[in-house]
Amino acid sequence: MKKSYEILNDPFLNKGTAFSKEERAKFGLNGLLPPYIQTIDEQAKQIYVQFEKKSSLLEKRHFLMEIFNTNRTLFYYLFSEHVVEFMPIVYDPVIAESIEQYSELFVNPQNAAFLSINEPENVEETLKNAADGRNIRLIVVTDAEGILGIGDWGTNGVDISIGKLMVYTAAAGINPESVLPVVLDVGTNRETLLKDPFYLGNRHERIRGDRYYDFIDKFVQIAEKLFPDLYLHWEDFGRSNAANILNKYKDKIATFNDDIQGTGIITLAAILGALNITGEKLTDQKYMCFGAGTAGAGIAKRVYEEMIENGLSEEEAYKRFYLVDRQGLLFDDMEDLTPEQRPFARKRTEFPNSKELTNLTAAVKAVKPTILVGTSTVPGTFTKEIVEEMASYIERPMIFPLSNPTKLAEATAQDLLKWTDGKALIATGIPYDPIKYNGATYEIGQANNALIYPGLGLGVLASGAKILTDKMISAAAHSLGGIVDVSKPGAAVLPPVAKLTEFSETVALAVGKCALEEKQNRKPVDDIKQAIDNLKWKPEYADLSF
Ligand SMILES: NC(=O)c1ccc[n+]([C@@H]2O[C@H](COP(=O)([O-])OP(=O)(O)OC[C@H]3O[C@@H](n4cnc5c(N)ncnc54)[C@H](O)[C@@H]3O)[C@@H](O)[C@H]2O)c1
Ligand SMILES: O=C(O)C[C@H](O)C(=O)O
Ligand SMILES: [Mn+2]
Repeated sequence: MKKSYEILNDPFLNKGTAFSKEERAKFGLNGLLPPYIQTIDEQAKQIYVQFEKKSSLLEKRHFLMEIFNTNRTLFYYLFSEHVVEFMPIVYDPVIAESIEQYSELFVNPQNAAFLSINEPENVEETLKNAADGRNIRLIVVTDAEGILGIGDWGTNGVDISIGKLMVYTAAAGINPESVLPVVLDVGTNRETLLKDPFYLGNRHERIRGDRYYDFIDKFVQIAEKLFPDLYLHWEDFGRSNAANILNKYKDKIATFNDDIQGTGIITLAAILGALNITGEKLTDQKYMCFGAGTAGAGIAKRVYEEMIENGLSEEEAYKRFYLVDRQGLLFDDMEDLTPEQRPFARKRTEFPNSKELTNLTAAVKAVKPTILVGTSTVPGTFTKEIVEEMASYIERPMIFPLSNPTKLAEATAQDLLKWTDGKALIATGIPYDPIKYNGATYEIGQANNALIYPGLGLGVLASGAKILTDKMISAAAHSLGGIVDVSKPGAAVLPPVAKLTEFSETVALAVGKCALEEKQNRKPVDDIKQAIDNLKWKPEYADLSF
């Protein structure tokens, strides 16, 4: 049994001023806390008053992280009461600032596992130490080469693993004791970090090739051995590794790449939501992706699979897609295409002016897409000219600037509404408050994978699925339909973050059911709804007095 300071310093057990008289006596806490005993609600109210006094968002984040560091239950209690307000602070976009300054602002390792490529022999010991006897069911791991759209942040990227896990708990009730954030420090190519005296990571360039993949494999093997019921979530790997890693493991273990699959699901859900508003068919759409990297190609693949489900042949389906990257519209004679881009590349013979289609404006004019999705990391690239062009040939263009954080978005929602006279069907990566335009109020859907991965994970964990199948992924995308009242003017294409906890359960149920239908469950599950309820953790203090 832990006693006095050991229990006060354990964020999973600590209750601070909420320890009862009996608990104080039992755990040697008498006199170690002020005498008044608070309820969790009193604690939360008091902390929220302090929180409101912080002037900058980053300060607010750090204040909340102090609570996280010392008392997980209280942190999640507070989070659950202020989901809409806390999401952008705890998670995207403020998390980007926190990652950039991670080493400078470091105070607490937050129960993460830091694995160094220079010490592969320590992987097992580190994972054991970090788990500290807990039954780990969910790991979020990053190597931080492609943090959001801000690139390579080395060890600082551990914050994205921590942040993604916080959303799992807040949205889907994943028990915080069952999760482990991991960073694989394989070096960094960011010069400023390598020269920064405060940088806390390995000071060398990124290791690539066999040594890198061996290290990944070692991590996977040991994690699977130590934690047999594990669901492994990959986050923010670089374009040259993300898909390779997913393809290597996706048919062998329960695993998920958020940027490829999570973004694919939420963006397809947003498209389905938009089609619900217009009454159009998916198979009639022309899809253009701007920035065909990890997320861009992942989304295209998911929408392509949906077109196939809707009855198109592979050939017909590929014809609906146009990928634009640094080179402009991607053609099949280009030698530098990624394996994920190649099947979508077009033939030059389709366009008399193919040589001129080297930028987005020219590509939009030539193709006339009905859907434009931005995952380019290049801000302001959905220009007035492009957006007005789209509005000239289609009544309700779907325009989704998805690059994060705020400073990298391809356009703002306000501009998109203004340039299309309120006609654009919009989804953005970062959250927006409702926008008033021309007397109407527009709700803006947030196509951020955070709206899907918590429920998806809960469904996988509750069903005990061996792998995450394509059908389960498709079920997740379809499960968000019907939540938004599309008859309302200014309706959003996705349900609001305010309903995150409710629809995470909807997603979990759809995914869990599908896993059982596909016989992917490791053990028998009688009632998936019950299994989901049983797994859900609530931010309430357990009575430790007996
Ligand atoms: N909303 C979401 O849920 C979500 C999910 C994942 C990624 N994203 C965002 O998408 C962006 C990309 O992330 P990623 O992981 O795919 O990165 P990535 O590096 O794999 O892909 C970016 C792609 O954009 C291309 N690109 C860069 N500059 C360009 C230019 N000037 N013109 C055309 N293409 C250009 C790159 O060549 C690359 O193919 C990031 O900003 C990220 O935050 C959003
Ligand atoms: O982290 C986010 O906000 C979404 C996404 O995973 C990203 O990389 O941008
Ligand atoms: Mn990501």
